[in-house]
Amino acid sequence: MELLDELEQRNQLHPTTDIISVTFSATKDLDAVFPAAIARSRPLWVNIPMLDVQEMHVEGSLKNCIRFLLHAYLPISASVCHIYLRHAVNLRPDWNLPHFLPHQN
Ligand SMILES: C=C(O[C@@H]1C=C(C(=O)O)C=C[C@H]1O)C(=O)O
Repeated sequence: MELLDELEQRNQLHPTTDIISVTFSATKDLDAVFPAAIARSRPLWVNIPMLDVQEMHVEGSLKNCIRFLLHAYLPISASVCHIYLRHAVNLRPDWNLPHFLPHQN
């Protein structure tokens, strides 16, 4: 899955040591396969807990879209790169570039 290739490369994530869990949402028009099943076929992803849910349908919202929410261990100062591909880049133009998450104590 291109989305996860970009995620791993741009954030230098190692699946077995860094990733805690992943939730995928898919818009209602996507019904051919579970995104988690595709993700599980990636090298080293077999034991990551995952969940697929259907995205809430809002009239006029982006179609054919898979989103994910991933929890991972990262160095406290790591820059996080949020991945938006193709039409999804318009969802969060403010997150199209790497940025630092605020550090909270
Ligand atoms: C509009 C979006 O989709 C929905 C809205 C979100 C939001 O407002 O943060 C996040 C995920 C989606 O449930 C989006 O991904 O930006």
